[in-house]
Amino acid sequence: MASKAIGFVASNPLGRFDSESITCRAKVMVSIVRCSVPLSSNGPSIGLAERPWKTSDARLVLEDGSIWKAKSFGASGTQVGEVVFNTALTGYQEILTDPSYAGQFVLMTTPHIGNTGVNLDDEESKQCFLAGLVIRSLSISTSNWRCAEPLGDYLAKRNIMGIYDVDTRAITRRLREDGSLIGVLSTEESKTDEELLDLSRSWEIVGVDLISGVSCKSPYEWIDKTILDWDFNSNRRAGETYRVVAYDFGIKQNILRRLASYGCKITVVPSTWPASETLKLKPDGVLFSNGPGDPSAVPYAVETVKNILGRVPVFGICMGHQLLGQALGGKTYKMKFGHHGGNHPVRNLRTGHVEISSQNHNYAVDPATLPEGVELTHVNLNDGSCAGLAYPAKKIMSLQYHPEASPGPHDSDYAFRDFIKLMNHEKVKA
Ligand SMILES: NC(=O)CC[C@H](N)C(=O)O
Repeated sequence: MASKAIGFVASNPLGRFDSESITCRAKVMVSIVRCSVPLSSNGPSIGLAERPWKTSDARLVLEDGSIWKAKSFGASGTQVGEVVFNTALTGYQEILTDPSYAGQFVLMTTPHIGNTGVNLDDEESKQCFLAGLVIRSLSISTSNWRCAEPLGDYLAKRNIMGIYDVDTRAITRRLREDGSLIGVLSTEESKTDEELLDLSRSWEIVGVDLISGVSCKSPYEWIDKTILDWDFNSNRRAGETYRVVAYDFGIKQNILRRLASYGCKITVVPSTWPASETLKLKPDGVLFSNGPGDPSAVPYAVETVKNILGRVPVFGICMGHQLLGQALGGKTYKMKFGHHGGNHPVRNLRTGHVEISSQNHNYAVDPATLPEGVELTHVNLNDGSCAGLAYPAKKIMSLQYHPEASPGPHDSDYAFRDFIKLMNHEKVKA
């Protein structure tokens, strides 16, 4: 993996943006930017007004020794992280605010990013926890009826680094061939290539507890449902019929909105919340959320899951699914480059239906290591990996991917209804 010599500078096939020859066209485009920035935006648009005259001012140094010159936007400085590529065509704001990307640079394979700016509705959490954003082309204008500010301003305020005008296809091919790579992004000229390379090679993401940095600090109640115009499935008149405790390992808000829309009254609790306290609340069900990093690095969370299993119906999503797998005695492993995107085909083995799903994970459960009685319910059709589990005797269901989408297709939304059915089954028995 680290065989390539340092000093390789990636070519920029569309380097024409540096050329003087487009100066006139660019001036016209910059005036469009100024007009389209909403009145609510304070101050000048960071990074946008300088382009396309801007020359490369950032380097992405990968642990394999390759160096990629790029132009910066958002925050400046030096940041280390794991580079992953995301194939979603839309939804960059939901991706930026998905806490499961903590410690990672998200490289979007879709080349044109930023054209709709950012809005007030599409946040999946209050913060951006990712290490940075890597894109091919940063939209020079922003146009959307919901737009509250341009992407560059938004990232700068949240101290998140972004780069553009970098060959994202070439980096993606490298990640697909060699597997995930650690990288360092820097706008600091004083740092040598060797220093950045050393930093990338001395940094680790495997075995690190990233959940504790993103989980809430104390419990809170959640009431917001999916906005009526966008809801299509749930019976919104259901009221708050089911009491659910949701463990926040880095929870995406759309999981909470979907549960609320399906009739759940939800208490969100921190990752370290004791199982005994959860059970005292007498929940109808417990949700184990998505979250960043290595599921093997959080044994305390596996212990909590173990202490809840079999007592009440549970639903695990992504990290929650991986923790359930470990709590059942199974093993998780790191995938070559993971699944990140909104176009992953999954077969539901119970119905035979194929769902196009939203995914974001680097780890997976090895189903061969699970005890008898655990049923493989979903399979990722790209690589045959485990995408869902059930253990009816212990009232468990889990998905490796994202039924809440956000961003992505809604094919798997029925999973929330299945969780309601699981809880209802127990309620009726009681
Ligand atoms: N979205 C998630 O919950 C990610 C799960 C885990 N951190 C992984 O990368 O596999």
